[in-house]
Amino acid sequence: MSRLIVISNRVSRPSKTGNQGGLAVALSQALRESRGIWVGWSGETTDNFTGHIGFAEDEGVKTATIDLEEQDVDEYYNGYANKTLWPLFHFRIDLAEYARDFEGGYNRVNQRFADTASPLIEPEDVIWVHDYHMIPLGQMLRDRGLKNRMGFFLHIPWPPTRLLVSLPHHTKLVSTLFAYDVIGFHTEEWLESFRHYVEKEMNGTVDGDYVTVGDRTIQAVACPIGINAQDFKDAAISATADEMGELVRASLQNRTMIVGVDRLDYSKGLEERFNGYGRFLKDHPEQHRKVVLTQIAPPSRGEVESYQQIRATLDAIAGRMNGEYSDVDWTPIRYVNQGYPRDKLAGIYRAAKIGLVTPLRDGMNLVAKEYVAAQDPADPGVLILSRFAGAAMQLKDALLINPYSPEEMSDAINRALAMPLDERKRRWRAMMDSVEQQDISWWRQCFTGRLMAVNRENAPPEEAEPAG
Ligand SMILES: O=P(O)(O)OC[C@H]1O[C@H](O[C@H]2O[C@H](CO)[C@@H](O)[C@H](O)[C@H]2O)[C@H](O)[C@@H](O)[C@@H]1O
Ligand SMILES: O=c1ccn([C@@H]2O[C@H](COP(=O)(O)OP(=O)(O)O)[C@@H](O)[C@H]2O)c(=O)[nH]1
Repeated sequence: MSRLIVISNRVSRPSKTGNQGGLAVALSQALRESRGIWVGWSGETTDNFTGHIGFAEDEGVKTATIDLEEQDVDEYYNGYANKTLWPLFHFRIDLAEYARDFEGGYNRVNQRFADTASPLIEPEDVIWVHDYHMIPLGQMLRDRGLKNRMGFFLHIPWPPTRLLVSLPHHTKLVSTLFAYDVIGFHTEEWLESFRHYVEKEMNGTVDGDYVTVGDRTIQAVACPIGINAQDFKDAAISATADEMGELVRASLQNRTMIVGVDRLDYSKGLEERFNGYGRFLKDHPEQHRKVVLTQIAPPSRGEVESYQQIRATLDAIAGRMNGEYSDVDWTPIRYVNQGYPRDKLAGIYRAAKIGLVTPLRDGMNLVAKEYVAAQDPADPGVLILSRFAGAAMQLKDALLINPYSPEEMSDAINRALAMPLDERKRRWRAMMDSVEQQDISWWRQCFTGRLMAVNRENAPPEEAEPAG
């Protein structure tokens, strides 16, 4: 079996407590099985970049990480990745910043990752690069002479061509994707947008899964990521989840809980969610004191100004709404800026009669699937889901809404509160079938199956041996 080499910005080292996310568990399992290595950033900074690789092995998973300089983190992670690509790829060109320093830092750090990874890679290894932090890495590895099978997975949306062309040097960046053999997206929509860009801006051609630009043909596929459904079902009936559920229910005093769980990110539509809930409170005074919205929102990317702004905006809206509607014994919004481990989260999801997942754009959104998996089959809650989340392509039995419309959100909350048990069960069953069938192992197989099957002749031609 070929070794798998995973390369991503964040590296999650398995621990005995098992508190890794689903993606990390799936990758760890593949790495364990193939005796592979996970390469990425340690999350630490150093005064001067040394290239020192920190090796570790935890629970049978080998990791190789490097520290970055503060300037690297500023220009690469906070800069090009999260001030330029993230907003642009989430359709927010109003928030995207274009600076040469960011692009320079992004390329420099990708070169650092290429320098780190290339000596660790053997000819038969299969390389899987993840996400927008590392688009040009494959090309940089090819430049170092690697001929391995190489795949890239984008976890965020691919933007429409008309938006992507606002990125300086967009064609140069996209052309680096043709160094990979297979590239993956979560949905057909993101894949379609990629194909459109290649045809319109790169004079490329599309033939089924094959996309050609110049003399390079690669496969571009849609493989929607899933969760470890069984694990989440189990977590939802664990002692920790039960305790958490009890704690929450006791505090609710027979009120109905609506839950939202998101990184504090403008793409998650939290401002619009609060406004939609505000609209519901305005439209339905009869529901006052009967419902509570618990919004869990651990802060994210706090060094980026747009994230500081959304945090300040949400503080203000939550404060204003609670001021306007609260009574001495009722607060309509519980706004919580801390994160919870999976078991506790599962208990919170199960205690909520409505899961409110309303991103403005989202590559997938695993929270939507986790909410479904955590429900009690005998009395499941209702998922209200933005039609702009990748997850909406699979979870068609959610109440699908436009997150920009407070009225639609208000109506959906009202409908969910009144939904009869048999309809709730029917919708939940259909969603759960999808969550269970297209789970995290299915996703891994969907992508790596393609990658492993790549004919090595797909690799760029060997350099001709010098004559004589
Ligand atoms: O690493 P951070 O900057 O703290 O951000 C966390 C992750 O956010 C993004 O997640 C995406 O991947 C999910 C799994 O495929 C998907 O469900 C979601 O829609 C995406 O937003 C980001 O793409 C990851 O690289 C980050 O680690
Ligand atoms: O307090 C929290 C909030 C979120 N999450 C996890 O973070 C992930 C968020 O993934 P999603 O795809 O919804 O969005 P992303 O943050 O990756 O954009 C999910 O697995 C959540 O269970 C968590 O473990 N604790």
